[in-house]
Amino acid sequence: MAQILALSRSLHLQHPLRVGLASLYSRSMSSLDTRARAVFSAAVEAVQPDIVVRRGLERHGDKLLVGGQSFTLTNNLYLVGFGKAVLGMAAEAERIVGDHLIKGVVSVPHGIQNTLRNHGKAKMLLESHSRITVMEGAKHNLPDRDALKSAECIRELASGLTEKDVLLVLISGGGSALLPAPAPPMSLQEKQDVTRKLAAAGATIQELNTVRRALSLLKGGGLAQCANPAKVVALILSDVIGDPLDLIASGPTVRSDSRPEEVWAILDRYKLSDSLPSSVKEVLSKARPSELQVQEQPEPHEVKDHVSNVVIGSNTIALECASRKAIELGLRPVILAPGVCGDVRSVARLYGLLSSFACSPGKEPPPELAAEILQLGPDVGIESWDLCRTMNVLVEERKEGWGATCLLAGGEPTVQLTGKGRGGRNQELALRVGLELSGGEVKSGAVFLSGGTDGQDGPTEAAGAVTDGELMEEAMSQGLDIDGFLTNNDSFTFFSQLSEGRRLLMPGLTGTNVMDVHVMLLPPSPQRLPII
Ligand SMILES: Nc1ncnc2c1ncn2[C@@H]1O[C@H](COP(=O)(O)OP(=O)(O)OP(=O)(O)O)[C@@H](O)[C@H]1O
Ligand SMILES: O=C(O)[C@H](O)CO
Repeated sequence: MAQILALSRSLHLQHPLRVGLASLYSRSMSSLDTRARAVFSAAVEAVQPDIVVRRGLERHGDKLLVGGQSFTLTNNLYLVGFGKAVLGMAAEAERIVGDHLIKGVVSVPHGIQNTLRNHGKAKMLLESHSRITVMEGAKHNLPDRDALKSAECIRELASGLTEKDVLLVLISGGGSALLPAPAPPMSLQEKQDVTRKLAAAGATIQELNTVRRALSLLKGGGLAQCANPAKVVALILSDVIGDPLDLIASGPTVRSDSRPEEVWAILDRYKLSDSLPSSVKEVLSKARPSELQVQEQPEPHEVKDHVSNVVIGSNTIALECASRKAIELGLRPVILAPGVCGDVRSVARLYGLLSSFACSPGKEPPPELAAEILQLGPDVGIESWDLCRTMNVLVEERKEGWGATCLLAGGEPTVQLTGKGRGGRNQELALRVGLELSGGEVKSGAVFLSGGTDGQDGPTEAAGAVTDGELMEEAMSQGLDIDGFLTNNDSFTFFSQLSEGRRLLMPGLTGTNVMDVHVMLLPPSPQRLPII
């Protein structure tokens, strides 16, 4: 069948058979499309707030096992949390250890309870008799008065604990904005101005959170310090590449060891040092003494005296589960890397090259392709080792004729906004990869999906999109000019108009966030044509 399809496509048959083959072809494409979507869903499912909390908290009678440590529960449990996924995490934690819970406070995004209710996610809401107080704030992901109040309540709760108590801290992405505690004499407005200017100047999340830690009473280990001498167990859902404990939500339970010079270097880099308000300079001039007894330990668990930090959900975990789903669907999985970053143009080029590498005719892929792939590595945050390992799998696959391959990766590429359109980095990446796959002389039949695990790509209702080598023809036949949409960063409008939006990925709000997931399905060699 594959040979017949190859023949029909190369000869451009003007025959009824061609019509039949064309519909067969589009059915097989949609089969890969469906599988790519199923693999993405499995990735998201693996990091649902309730699932990650169940994975992290093991209960045996009055013993609680977490991060390799055992705690005895004697009605001595308190809970705090901050982040976009924390409400669902708190609901599950209360189901597991609610009988020993005295009190809790969570700081969650403005409007989240209504949004979850409207999306049929009641499981992520707390019961009416819950001991946990839900405080909403940080409209538009910016720290505000409401978030300040929530942070104050969390600080008060932590500060009143004794050595008999256990404080469970739930942390997820968005936690920095939801736990603002400006170090005096700085005001919230002054602190917010600094972080807003840094973000607008293009500072990375690592740079941003290094500065945030230095300006806060609770970040950079401040919360764990307040809770001393109670035992602190932090369950962390990571939204930062590499899962750095001290940077996720600015590490409120991880002692910050960044030096003041490091903070000044960042402010200098973005030309902000001279315009800082005197209150901010005053805070930065005082090195915050740290009485914390925690130190950096290798991931994923950090255990030192009274503080234990455990990563319970991450992009890596999502990719591993996606990979298991791929096997179930008859695909051979290979995980490229969980930390893809850099400009979407370079990332799209990489996927285009990998597809050509896997599908080029002949016994071996041309060595120039491998060289170009390796050259791109540093631009997209992928180690040569991971690229070589992935290419080896693709070569083996060609030689041994395994089934379709499912290439998986994750991370957070960036888009340089030049236009005023509606879109997101996932839709823009999918669009650019679609162009790459449409451009080659030999169409690989590959299908590419890029999606944000939170279900929302930029300020749009879609999480991402699914594309393939037919994209260009499809757009042209519908009078859509891809270049125009790209120049205006208008990927959402493009995909909404194309074929009635069938290529959009619309899972709705997922209630979790471990950055983005990329899935590229490569049909089996030697022909690399669509499979049925
Ligand atoms: N029109 C657009 N086209 C492409 N990308 C866009 C567009 N508008 C915004 N973006 C990108 O969307 C991102 C912001 O959206 P989003 O809130 O999904 O990401 P985020 O800041 O990483 O938040 P989260 O961690 O919750 O996913 C930025 O990277 C921004 O460059
Ligand atoms: O809250 C934050 O700081 C970001 O989401 C990174 O964790």
